[in-house]
Amino acid sequence: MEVVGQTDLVVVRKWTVVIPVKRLGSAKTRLRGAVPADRHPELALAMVRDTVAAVLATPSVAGLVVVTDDPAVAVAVRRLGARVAPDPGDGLNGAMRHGADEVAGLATHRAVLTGDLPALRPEQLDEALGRVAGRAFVPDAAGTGTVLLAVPPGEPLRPLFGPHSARAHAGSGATALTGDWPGLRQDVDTAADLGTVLGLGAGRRTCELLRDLGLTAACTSAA
Ligand SMILES: Nc1nc2c(ncn2[C@@H]2O[C@H](COP(=O)(O)OP(=O)(O)OP(=O)(O)O)[C@@H](O)[C@H]2O)c(=O)[nH]1
Ligand SMILES: C=C(OP(=O)(O)O)C(=O)O
Repeated sequence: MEVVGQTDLVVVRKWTVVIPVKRLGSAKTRLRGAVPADRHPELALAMVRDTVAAVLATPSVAGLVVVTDDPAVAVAVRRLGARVAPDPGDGLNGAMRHGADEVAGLATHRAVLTGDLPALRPEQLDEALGRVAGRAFVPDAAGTGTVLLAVPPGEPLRPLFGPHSARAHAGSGATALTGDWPGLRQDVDTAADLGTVLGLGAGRRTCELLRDLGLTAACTSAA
């Protein structure tokens, strides 16, 4: 844990964030058709890069582990400052458990995030992490899924991502955190979600790709 002090501000960088990322060739199948097929992997990667950039710009975040077997994802996220861990090949929850409990380690504050949050803002993630006391999760914008699951030191992650994961996480005793965090809560599973993040202000990489494709006129985000 690193404490960065200034005269009137102390920032405690205590969270290790973990993001699992599928191989780009099989990623975001429900989003297929939103952009031409040959640009689909680029879109999936742009969303990962925007998510990673926002996480690494969050003051309370000490480090980021991306769990992936995709070589292009590994190169891109390392360039942004993340560490990369290999995917154990045990699905989404296995990748999260590996990153959080084995790579980051039980002794740290850990938070897992999905890699499809291109409108994520550091201040929203900071505020959400600041509200974590005990094992806690942030439901997605629809209220049924989960975008973030966090645990304090000593506690195993016990991720239950998948269909209706908000209910599963609440049922397993995790506290639901809700706040005015539209960028954090808006994951992108469908073309409609992509339209929503453009309205919120998608990150630079996602927005530039969509502008290149003529799907948006302007990029409002500076991130
Ligand atoms: N490392 C790893 N990441 C995964 C795996 N399955 C899903 N993910 C990641 O988990 C996050 C949330 O997954 P989803 O939103 O379901 O994304 P997805 O599986 O690409 O989307 P669909 O194909 O539409 O289901 C994304 O960052 C995915 O890349 C897996 O088996 N291993
Ligand atoms: C993996 C999840 O959802 P989705 O794939 O619908 O984003 C989840 O919310 O647990």
